[in-house]
Amino acid sequence: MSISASLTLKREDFELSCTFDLPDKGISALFGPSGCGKTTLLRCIAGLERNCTGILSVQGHVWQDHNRFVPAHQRQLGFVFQQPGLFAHLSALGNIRYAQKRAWPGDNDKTIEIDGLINLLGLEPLLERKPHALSGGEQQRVAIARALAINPALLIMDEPLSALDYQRKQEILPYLQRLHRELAIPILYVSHSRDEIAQLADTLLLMENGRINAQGPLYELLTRMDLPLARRSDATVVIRARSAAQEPEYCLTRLDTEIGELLLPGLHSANGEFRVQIHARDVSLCLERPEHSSILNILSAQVDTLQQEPQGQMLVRLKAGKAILLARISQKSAARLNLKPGLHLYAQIKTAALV
Ligand SMILES: Nc1ncnc2c1ncn2[C@@H]1O[C@H](COP(=O)(O)OP(=O)(O)OP(=O)(O)O)[C@@H](O)[C@H]1O
Repeated sequence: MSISASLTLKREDFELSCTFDLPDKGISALFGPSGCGKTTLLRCIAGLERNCTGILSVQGHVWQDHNRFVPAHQRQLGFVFQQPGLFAHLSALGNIRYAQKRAWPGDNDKTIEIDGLINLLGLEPLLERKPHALSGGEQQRVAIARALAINPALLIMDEPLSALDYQRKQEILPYLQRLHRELAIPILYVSHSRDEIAQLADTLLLMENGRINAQGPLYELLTRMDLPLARRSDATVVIRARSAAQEPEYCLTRLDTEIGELLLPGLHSANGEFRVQIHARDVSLCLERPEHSSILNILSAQVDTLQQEPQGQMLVRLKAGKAILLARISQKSAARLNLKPGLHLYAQIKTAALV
């Protein structure tokens, strides 16, 4: 693991005590309820909390241990906040060049070239514009380029999309997905949005009351019944898909996924690795394969675990193909079908969406 942390901070009425490791590339999402300590943890990583004790090493550099505390300005860290905070008197390119002048020396082949950054974030047509002539989403793309231009060993993004409206978020997400695919630096991404996390994260850090409760691959943590994500009313799974073939006649796309073949509405031409999100509430169960159903996606599955929930609901964890599905059904339906761990049945997926 390229980032290793065990950090403690005591305040009068709040204690942070976080131990975690992050891989050396990809997006790790920090997720937790308001007030659980996400911002405080980021401040500790950035070296802004002088009372924070413990150990922090990033890509082979010790930023903090029991004998030393590297001050904030000497930590090779890029930061993107909710607000872009660009220099108003400089053009988009001026903002990026300003950061480039302060860049950390290149660390082998991981150094990011400015032209590559501009290309990656689609900034060519915007370079001469001042911030007031850019939309919120465009400003945020410049802010991301600026944060990357200093050649960080770690990029922290603290709710980077939360100040944007839905339309602007949709515009910027593909760029974040490109960063995710093409950058070789680790990104720690804080968000309250389940959808952003489903689209972007590889690894999840779940935080509660100042502690990291669980960490691991997104795909696994979404389906762990002992964690709060699966218990939420919007519980979902994210499934990796390998290939897509279009069926223009019916305006459908046929996907080869970890849980089996799925048909999705619309003609998608996704390349490489992509993801499908399925809400637990959109999965129903049948003991026999329905022959006359309007639902197109019917997969064979096996009950793994059952968990009773409030309001007469039952959460069912299912093994399907090489992955896990969640279904939320009524307790009455579970009793009627006599669901038990190990039972083979069929899962009908009403809606699945590419994310
Ligand atoms: N400067 C401060 N001095 C004292 N207590 C603080 C300070 N900043 C935050 N806190 C408290 O520390 C706890 C953690 O706050 P923090 O802002 O880190 O949470 P958060 O998870 O980032 O919340 P949100 O998602 O709402 O931004 C809270 O109880 C908060 O009231």
